[in-house]
Amino acid sequence: MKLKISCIQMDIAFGNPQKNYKTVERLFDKTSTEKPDIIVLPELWTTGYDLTRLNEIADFKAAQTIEFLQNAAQKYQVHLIGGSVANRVDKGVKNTLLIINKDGRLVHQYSKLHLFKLMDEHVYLEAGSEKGLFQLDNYQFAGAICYDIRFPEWIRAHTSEGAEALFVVAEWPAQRLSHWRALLIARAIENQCYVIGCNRSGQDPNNQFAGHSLIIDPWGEVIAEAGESEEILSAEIEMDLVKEVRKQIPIFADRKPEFYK
Ligand SMILES: O=C(O)CCC(=O)C(=O)O
Repeated sequence: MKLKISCIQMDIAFGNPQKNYKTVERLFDKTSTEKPDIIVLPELWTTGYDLTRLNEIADFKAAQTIEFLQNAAQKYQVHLIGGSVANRVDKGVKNTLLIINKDGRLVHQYSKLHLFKLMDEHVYLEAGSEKGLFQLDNYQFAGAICYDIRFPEWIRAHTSEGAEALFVVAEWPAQRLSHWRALLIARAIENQCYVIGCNRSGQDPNNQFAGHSLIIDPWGEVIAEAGESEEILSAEIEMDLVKEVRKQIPIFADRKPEFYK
């Protein structure tokens, strides 16, 4: 079965959730003409990396963003990998990926496990403790957030439980664009799964971001790649290809986990 995926590669207004909700409304409207099955948003799209003001601007229990995404999912009849949001919980703020199905149901929340010290995430954010596995249309998928892709064992923990596509939401800086491409392609090849990486564009006071959202097939072939500016990147993915590739080179059956400790 084919699924049409659209990544919303957007610029994010620094520390300005109201402006970012408006941008996403405009881009949902634009994307809807392509009638995708799944729309993906980038990391921390409501606030950007305005970490020092997170206590003021983070969304309490992600409630406002969840409601916003639920309304959009129902209006456009589309599943949402709703990017991640600064999610104020009882003890601090988490960077939480929201999965909403087209009926408007919150299917899963995954909070970033690996906090990125180079951007001070460990100072301002709490790490999550749950996995990123979820189901949409009876497919098993996984979600990961930005720096998580540097941990192949974390991604494998999801594909060894059946994930056939990995959705990565990111604010990946331009100076490490080559790592972004290489890591996403490697995760696709070694896990024989689709990898959909949705990055942001633009800049904030500290970083220029890479854009270059990518849709990669289970052979590691790039089937769509964005430029560096705002763009909606869309492609159809054929889910049957995952099983075909896994049958030809049966790496999951050939693993020797008893030697990997
Ligand atoms: O790993 C990297 O180089 C970038 C990671 C990052 O920007 C993030 O996790 O927000």
